[in-house]
Amino acid sequence: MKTKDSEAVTVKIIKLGVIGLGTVGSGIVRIIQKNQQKIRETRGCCIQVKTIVVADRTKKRKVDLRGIKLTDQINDLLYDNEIQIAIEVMGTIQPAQTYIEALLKNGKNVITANKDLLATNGSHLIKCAQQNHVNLSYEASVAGGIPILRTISNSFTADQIIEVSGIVNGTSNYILTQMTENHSTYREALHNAQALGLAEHDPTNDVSGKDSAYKMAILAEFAFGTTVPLEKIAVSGIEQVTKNDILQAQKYGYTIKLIGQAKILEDSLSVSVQPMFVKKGHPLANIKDENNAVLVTGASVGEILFYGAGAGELPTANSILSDVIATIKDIQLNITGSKFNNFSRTTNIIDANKEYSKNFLRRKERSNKLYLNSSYPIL
Ligand SMILES: NC(=O)C1=CN([C@@H]2O[C@H](COP(=O)(O)OP(=O)(O)OC[C@H]3O[C@@H](n4cnc5c(N)ncnc54)[C@H](OP(=O)(O)O)[C@@H]3O)[C@@H](O)[C@H]2O)C=CC1
Ligand SMILES: N[C@@H](CC=O)C(=O)O
Repeated sequence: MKTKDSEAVTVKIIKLGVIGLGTVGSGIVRIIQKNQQKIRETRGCCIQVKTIVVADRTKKRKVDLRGIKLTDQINDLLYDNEIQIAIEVMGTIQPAQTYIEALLKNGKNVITANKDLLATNGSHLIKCAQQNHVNLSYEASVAGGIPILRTISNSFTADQIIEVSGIVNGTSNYILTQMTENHSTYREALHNAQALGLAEHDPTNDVSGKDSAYKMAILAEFAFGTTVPLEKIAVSGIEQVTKNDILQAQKYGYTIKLIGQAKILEDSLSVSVQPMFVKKGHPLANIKDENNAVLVTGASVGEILFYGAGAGELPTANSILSDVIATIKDIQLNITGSKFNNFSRTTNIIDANKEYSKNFLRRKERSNKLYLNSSYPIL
């Protein structure tokens, strides 16, 4: 490569391997191709996608794959010593878990957007990364394009977080917005969310609240430094939200949103995901379509709202690439292997399901007066 003075300089090329070339994988390829120059100027090196592993090699692809090896063999990535960073964007728990574990053990830094896997088996994989002195990063696993995990990790260390709440599933927020503002049916709105690449391959977890629960567990890990067993999170989704619920909410000045909450009650942590009535004017009431928002309350700083695209090709790919850049920095400083989230505290976790069923009965009495058939809590 030539500089302005025609002086020959060698620019290091960091080679990446990617597993998955669907919505997010395609976004990664596109952004690297578009912003290579800026990355080189900022980090002093080039990023090159060398290999992409897919399920079906014969499928027609939407991105320019010149110079990239497309394969259906994980070993092409696993045993390639030139590849220092592997990105997993294939989704679901298996075989993703087996692949990630093998990659970590083979000395590769791994970046993933797989919240299902992190919320269920994250501690094991984090330990595996540390033992093998490599990074495991997952900024894109929560709230798509919003850089929330590293922000909590870096900017709230000296503060005491009291609550993290928000809208963390793009698909369900898109559906609720379309049902509220465009009078779409639930089915039509879900179909559009799938066509836009927002929904999971199987959208059950999006609408049942499970995807939000996974993300709240990861957020709680960062905010409160503790592991939350998924069975202690009270979860309900948007499948039961009717047009009548939405109309009733509007009549009384509310909108219905799927809200995740992780909060300290006395000395214990309670985590839940449920549809709630949100008063118009509340910061979360105006979050529309696939956008997400995370409201962090710190004892010192008060409330801070983080807002942006919660799903979709380019926003999610940008979060993945923020992890790539952070990992390159760690490689350059020879400090890979430190934990993405550095806390490890023991906190009592309330079984929110028990609280939820008690409150549900109380709410039902109150809401029957206020909202006829609707029994969602008010935020
Ligand atoms: N879509 C989004 O907005 C967001 C997604 N995520 C997460 O990112 C991940 C990817 O999501 P998304 O891009 O939407 O998913 P897609 O369904 O669009 O793509 C999945 C990709 O994985 C490949 N794949 C599936 N099984 C295998 C396998 N066994 N071996 C190799 N490749 C395989 C598929 O190959 P082929 O193309 O050949 O079928 C496909 O290219 C998921 O974990 C998701 O939860 C996180 C945040 C936002
Ligand atoms: N299906 C998810 C994608 C991002 O995590 C969502 O809709 O939020």
